Amino acid sequence: LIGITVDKALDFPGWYQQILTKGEMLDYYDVSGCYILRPASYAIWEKIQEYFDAKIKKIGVKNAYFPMFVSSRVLEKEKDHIEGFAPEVAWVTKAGSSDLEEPIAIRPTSETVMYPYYSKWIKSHRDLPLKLNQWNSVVRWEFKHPQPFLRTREFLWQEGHTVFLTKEEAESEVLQILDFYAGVYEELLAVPVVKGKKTEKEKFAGGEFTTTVEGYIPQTGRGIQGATSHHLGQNFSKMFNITVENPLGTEHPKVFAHQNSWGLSTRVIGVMTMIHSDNKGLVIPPRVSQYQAVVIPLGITSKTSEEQRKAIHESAKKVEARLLESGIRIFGDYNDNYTPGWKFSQYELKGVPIRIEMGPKDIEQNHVTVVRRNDSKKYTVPLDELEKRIPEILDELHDSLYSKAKESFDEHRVQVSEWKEFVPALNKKNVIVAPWCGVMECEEDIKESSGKQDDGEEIEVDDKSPSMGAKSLCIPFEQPELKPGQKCIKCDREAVNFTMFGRSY
Ligand SMILES: O=C1CCCN[C@@H]1CCCn1cnc2cc(F)c(F)cc2c1=O
Ligand SMILES: [Mg+2]
Repeated sequence: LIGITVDKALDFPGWYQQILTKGEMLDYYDVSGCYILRPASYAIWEKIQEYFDAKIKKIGVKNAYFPMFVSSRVLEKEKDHIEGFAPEVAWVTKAGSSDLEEPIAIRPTSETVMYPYYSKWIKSHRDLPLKLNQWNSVVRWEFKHPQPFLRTREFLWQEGHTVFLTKEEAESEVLQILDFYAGVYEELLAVPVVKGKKTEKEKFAGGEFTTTVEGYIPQTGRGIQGATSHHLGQNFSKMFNITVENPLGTEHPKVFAHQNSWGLSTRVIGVMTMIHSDNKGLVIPPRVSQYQAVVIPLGITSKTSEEQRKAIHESAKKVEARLLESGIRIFGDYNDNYTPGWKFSQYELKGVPIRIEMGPKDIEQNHVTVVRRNDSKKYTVPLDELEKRIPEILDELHDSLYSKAKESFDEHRVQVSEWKEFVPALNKKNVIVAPWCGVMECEEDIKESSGKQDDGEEIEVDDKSPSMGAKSLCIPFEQPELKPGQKCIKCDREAVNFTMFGRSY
């Protein structure tokens, strides 16, 4: 495995592909838009699952598994909002050489699979709240250029589907789940996100409102949707007849339930990689990395005596054993056929958060030398402080990754109130927080006027395409002060809020 031969700043798509393949995170597959998740990335997904699963279980969500196949009769039940998605639905039409009577869809999401059973299982208000989640994969046959992790035809995700007696309970859960999503990004992946609400145009059409965590990719200056938590209201309970008898009296004997649905996918791995990795290869945040540390013995050359070599290996193995014992995901590389320098670049390529060097000098002075992957910062750690200092160094590494990404996002999130400044700001790799009227036509106008007509076939891979217009990313929960009489950034109407706009994935 040789190093990365493409510069992140010069050829971002080429760089992204190389660090994923050379970092052994992913491999390309012969069905377009599909990829193989190798152990290094699958281990990251497992860490995300562990964290998120524990949080949702604490609020009473249970995991379940529903079939991946949806009959066309059932899928078409959600006709109104499905039609927009119809082109993406993948169908099974044959088994062996014989055609199926009725084509069967592969789930692109599981509302139509689950909700008929919600209707069957939920009779009394005592059956509420019902909160189920699936860890599964879904298929969406997108035609836009695929991008590893960011846009794939099959992806792993979790989809939560919850049912409540009252709107209030549902609405508070939407925000609780959004906080968990922000935690996945900020606490686990060291990625800063902006929380907010989608506009009417960008929300999930089948729901009442959509809340979202939005990320930012500095290299392309684009926003990226990180995860969504929707309040569905009673739209789906009316469609699928999910009702309970009214516990509050008889004037309305039947109450349609209030629902939420929420999802986070393996896209998070792409976001994390694009933000933290560099020209030496992957940089993996320590809390999700398959291995957090690698021990590398130093000072062994062809001239080293056998007992000296043994002594160095022994002390390195002791350090490895102690840290393994204390819960650090660590391994040692004792293969003397490779030089330390070769090993350093190998583990930089794979993004191992810290390397622990152990040579004759270190042994003499009873310490190890620790080097951080993200910025090569060096630490000297006395042997008797290992178990205390290594976790601290890993946390410091996480924090330094986060603050660097946060600084970049904050610097490129600019407030603009005059239209003439909008496109210039966009072309400086910014996302824009602007006073806005909230009118959909105006949102369309902003998109058109801030780039050439986006023909939907936008080759997002090349970040040089100024032709892409700015979409609304979210209405941030954190709202700057609206001046009385403040006008919309684009039209003459009064502004009703500040909305974040940007080119996006
Ligand atoms: O986004 C989520 C979170 C997890 C549960 N589902 C919601 C809404 C998904 C919105 N959506 C998104 N994409 C879709 C693609 C399709 F081909 C299709 F038939 C339906 C959909 C579709 O409903
Ligand atoms: Mg889509």
